[in-house]
Amino acid sequence: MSLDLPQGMQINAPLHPRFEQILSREALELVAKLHRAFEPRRQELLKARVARQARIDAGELPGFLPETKAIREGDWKVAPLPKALECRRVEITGPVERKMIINAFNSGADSYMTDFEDSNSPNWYNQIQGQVNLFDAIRRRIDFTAENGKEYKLNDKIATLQVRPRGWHLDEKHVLVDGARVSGGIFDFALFFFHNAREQIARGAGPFFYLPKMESHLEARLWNDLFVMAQDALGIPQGTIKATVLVETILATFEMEEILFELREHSAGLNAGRWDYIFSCIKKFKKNKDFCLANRGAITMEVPFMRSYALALVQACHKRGAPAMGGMSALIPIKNDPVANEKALAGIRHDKTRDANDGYDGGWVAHPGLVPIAMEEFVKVLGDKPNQWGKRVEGSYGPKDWLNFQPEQPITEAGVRNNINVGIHYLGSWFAGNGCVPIHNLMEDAATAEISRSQIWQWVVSPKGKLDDGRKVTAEMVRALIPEELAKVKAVVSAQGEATATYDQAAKIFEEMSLSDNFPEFLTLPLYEAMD
Ligand SMILES: CC(=O)SCCNC(=O)CCNC(=O)[C@H](O)C(C)(C)COP(=O)(O)OP(=O)(O)OC[C@H]1O[C@@H](n2cnc3c(N)ncnc32)[C@H](O)[C@@H]1OP(=O)(O)O
Ligand SMILES: O=CC(=O)O
Ligand SMILES: [Mg+2]
Repeated sequence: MSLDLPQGMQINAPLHPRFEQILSREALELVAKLHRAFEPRRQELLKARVARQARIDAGELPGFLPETKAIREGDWKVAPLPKALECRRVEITGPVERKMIINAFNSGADSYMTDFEDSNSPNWYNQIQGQVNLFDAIRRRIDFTAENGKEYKLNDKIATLQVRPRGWHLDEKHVLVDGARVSGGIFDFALFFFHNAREQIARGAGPFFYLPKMESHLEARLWNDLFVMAQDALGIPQGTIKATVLVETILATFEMEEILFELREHSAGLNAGRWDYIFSCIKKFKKNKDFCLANRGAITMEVPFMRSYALALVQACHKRGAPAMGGMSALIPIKNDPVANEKALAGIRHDKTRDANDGYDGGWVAHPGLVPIAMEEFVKVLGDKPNQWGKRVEGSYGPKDWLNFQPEQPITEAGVRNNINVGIHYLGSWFAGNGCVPIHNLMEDAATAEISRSQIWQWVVSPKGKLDDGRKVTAEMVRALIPEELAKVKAVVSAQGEATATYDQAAKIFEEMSLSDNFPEFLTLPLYEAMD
């Protein structure tokens, strides 16, 4: 099997069955075209992130941009939404794995965000097989037979598909154009769009996307310009693509209206991506000696800096006629423990009730078993209306609220151990090809794992990183706890009948990442270099 590659392109990766169908000459031509047009700007924007981080490290605080005041004060709305995206009370998300894709489409959710990002381990096989799976699903040709003989196929009524490509920071290292790696996001988007956009339009829903981890409206402009070129390339009317932006970095909060404005012909609103958001707060202000967050479990949506961001997002969206989508609780159904399960489901209900009452038009769930509860809570508030754009959200929120990083306590030994344990467990699974795992009855993905490793880093470095019993969190303490937690992780993984081969390497990398002087910007950057 060999590929017919466009001029200047190299692919250094194995071809599994049907990969050549996804990696067709025409699809790769679109990848190359978008790469050549936009890669220099992606690189500039990534450099701008680094420069901004250096200024923040030196004490600069973010604020609203003076040069975009007219956008914030102007009278404009995003373009109307297509029918298929009007009602989004519950959105299920999950990695691009074949069985899960079928289950998610059939889950009863209004929409399904299929994920090449936080919940996906981006090895070559997962990325391209994910495209094969979506190709089949969109044409309603997907099926799957499990090892136990259970057969899976799509129901007549399925959720509306949205696709989350990788963020701007990630490369696709197996694909080079003119000697340079292509962007992971451009690669995922272009392959999906080339193969499926026309088919989706013919079927009345799509192409729709979710855009992750942006830090500025200029990054949103890059996506918008890319959409314009891609639509032209396929002869698809401008404005057909719709995309929801995850507001999951602290800096994006200062530019929410600008992000909607940049994408206004293509916008499907904003989503409060809480887990990357917490990670971003830690990352951006990690050198600020006044700032040190408490145990991960204490940073809920109810703490003031999270609550004020969540409410401001609803206000920004509704002012601009755009959906405000709630994020995801990490709670999942718990098997074999009815009491704990009831508690988890009550937690989900609480999360969705709060979001619905706050004015959100819908929200995310991690698991099909959570769809009915989330649906019930949004229907209670929405009734038969598709959205709550008419709802007035009281209050005025800004930098003082968003940068008030409390609580700072408790930090406990159990909290330190939990971060180490979760971090190692997640990294080991990621290397084994699974980007989303249940750990201690919670959903863990790349965003939640980032919180775990960055908290350890912060607690070691910050003078405020002290346990409730007075001990300072130190590198020595963390180094001593890592082998203990690694042993616990291996015991759990073995008990599940899974191999533990990847976990020693995971522990080593976790130690490097959480204790090195230089804070790696994303966990996934060095990890990706170490995977196939
Ligand atoms: C921070 C963020 O970015 S949030 C967005 C990214 N995160 C996600 O998308 C979460 C995705 N969720 C998942 O991967 C899983 O639900 C996990 C890992 C959290 C839990 O997995 P498990 O404990 O294995 O789930 P469990 O065994 O209860 O699954 C029961 C069934 O539901 C299915 N299922 C579970 N979650 C999902 C999902 N999100 N989509 C589709 N099917 C799912 C399973 O495949 C399984 O199907 P089967 O009975 O036909 O075999
Ligand atoms: O992508 C979502 C998040 O919470 O992070
Ligand atoms: Mg995220």
